[in-house]
Amino acid sequence: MSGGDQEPGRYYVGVDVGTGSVRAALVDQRGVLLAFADQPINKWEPQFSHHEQSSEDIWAACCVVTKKVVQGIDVNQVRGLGFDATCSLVVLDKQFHPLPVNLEGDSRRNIIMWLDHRAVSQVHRINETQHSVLQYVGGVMSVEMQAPKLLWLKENLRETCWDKAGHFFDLPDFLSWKATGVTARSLCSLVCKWTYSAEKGWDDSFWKTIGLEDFVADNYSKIGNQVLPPGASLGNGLTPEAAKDLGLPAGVAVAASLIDAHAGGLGVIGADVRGHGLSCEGQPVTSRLAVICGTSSCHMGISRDPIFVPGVWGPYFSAMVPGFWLNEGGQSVTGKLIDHMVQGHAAFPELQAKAAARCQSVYAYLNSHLDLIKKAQPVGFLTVDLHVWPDFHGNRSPLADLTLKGMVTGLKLSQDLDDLAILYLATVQAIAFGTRLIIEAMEAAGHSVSTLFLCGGLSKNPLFVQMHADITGMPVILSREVESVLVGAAILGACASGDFASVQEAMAKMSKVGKVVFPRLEDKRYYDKKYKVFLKLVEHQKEYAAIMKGD
Ligand SMILES: Nc1ncnc2c1ncn2[C@@H]1O[C@H](COP(=O)(O)OP(=O)(O)O)[C@@H](O)[C@H]1O
Ligand SMILES: O=C(CO)[C@H](O)[C@H](O)COP(=O)(O)O
Repeated sequence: MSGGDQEPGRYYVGVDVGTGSVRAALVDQRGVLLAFADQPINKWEPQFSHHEQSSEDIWAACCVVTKKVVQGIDVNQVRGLGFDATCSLVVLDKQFHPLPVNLEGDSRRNIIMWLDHRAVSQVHRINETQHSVLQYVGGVMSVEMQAPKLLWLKENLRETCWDKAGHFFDLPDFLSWKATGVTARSLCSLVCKWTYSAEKGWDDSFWKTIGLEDFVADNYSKIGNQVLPPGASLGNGLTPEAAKDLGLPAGVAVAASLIDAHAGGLGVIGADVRGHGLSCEGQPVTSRLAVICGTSSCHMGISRDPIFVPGVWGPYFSAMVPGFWLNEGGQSVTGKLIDHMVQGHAAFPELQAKAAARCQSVYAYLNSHLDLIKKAQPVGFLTVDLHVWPDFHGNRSPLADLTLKGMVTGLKLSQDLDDLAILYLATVQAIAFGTRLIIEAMEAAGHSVSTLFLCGGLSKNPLFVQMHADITGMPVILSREVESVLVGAAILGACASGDFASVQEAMAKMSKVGKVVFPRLEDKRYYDKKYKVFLKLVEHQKEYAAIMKGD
């Protein structure tokens, strides 16, 4: 049946594997989140820029959270299950056992995480080829994509990993395989991270040119030669073994997965905005930009025709909303950067103690502290002489330059809580200026954005949301369900169950507007000046590098 909402008691489970934790939700046909659970996951950083995880650890966490959210309901009412995850690389041998991705030979650590930057030399060589597939990743391949990581494995772990490997999965596809035994890959992961074309398939010449001709020789069996659209139902659904692990009945429909940012996009971008006084009411869905803000931020804009934006990933066909092209801007560290700045400050122990005494998160405490010290002026004006460039882990978009570093100007000798709060504010603002730069690049290439839809952990921070509105000058929509990435994953499960005729129909029925935050237009002049300084920072950083390179 189509349109699902006439049927009571039909549930979907969404599972979202982020960088720091795994979350699950039980969601109904109207997109209401009925139960939520989360569980932290292990991360290893054996060397600087090497970031690893364990697929067994992640699957075990998926099982814990799924069992929790279905507790107390009749599990036969669960109609579908959808996974999303970070775009990390999972390596298994021919018998599907984990293989080590590290020099230590620790096979528990069989995932190279998305933010791992070990393959710098490899991505440099890939970009030097100027192969035509690079047009579809903004002109420059990112070190965070899979091709450079695969080449690194071949060049560095030939015997212990590469020669033994039987299956290389994007993490979202690993999860759907684990649940169903089906090795088909999602169009989303292959198009966005592996250079696959929705229209033309794999490009043999690319893999041959970069030295990974092995994949061509075996008809891509190790990286995927069966590809399905996100939300398509996989095989016979949950296998008996996976069903036991997850606490669900065997045979429940399981969807082809999405990368986490893309699930967030599905969870928010299709909402009915009528009645909120928004300019995007009556405008096409292509005027909406979904910004998924967690450890990183991803800026998802869709279009009817392909738009080539230098330094912005894509255009990717049907990788998020079927039938639409997707451009994906991004900032590699945002939540992680805020945590880094706050936790590294001398006043952090004092902040922790004071926040704990008030039973608040450190961010809620910092926000109220900023309100105290701002006096009569708007809070954002506290950073008139403190400016941050946020690329502590390189620039993903639109400069696509992994050599860029973070910058702070305006430091003083004091190290008290006021200092920490203002540095935190300047960091949040820098991230919002980064979003403005990405939007300007997308608009210069042909996008026309009027409204931001924010979700992810950082969207729970009111200061982060207000700064995005003020600095971009656009209204920010927050969904009714804070955990909108999980709604996106549940939409996949709902599509796989057959309860909705299309992803678009499920999006329209399951994503809902919660709160709208409007920009303080009276502060525009101040932010325009700060934006000028922001752009100068990177210009100067490039000058410093040129000076140091010269004789
Ligand atoms: N309630 C909150 N207030 C402020 N920041 C938050 C809150 N919850 C999470 N965050 C921030 O969001 C980031 C993590 O977001 P999340 O979506 O959980 O990440 P991921 O999907 O990468 O695991 C962290 O850096 C954290 O500081
Ligand atoms: O590259 C990405 C999406 O294309 C994401 O940044 C990556 O998957 C990490 O996501 P998160 O910040 O939610 O952990």
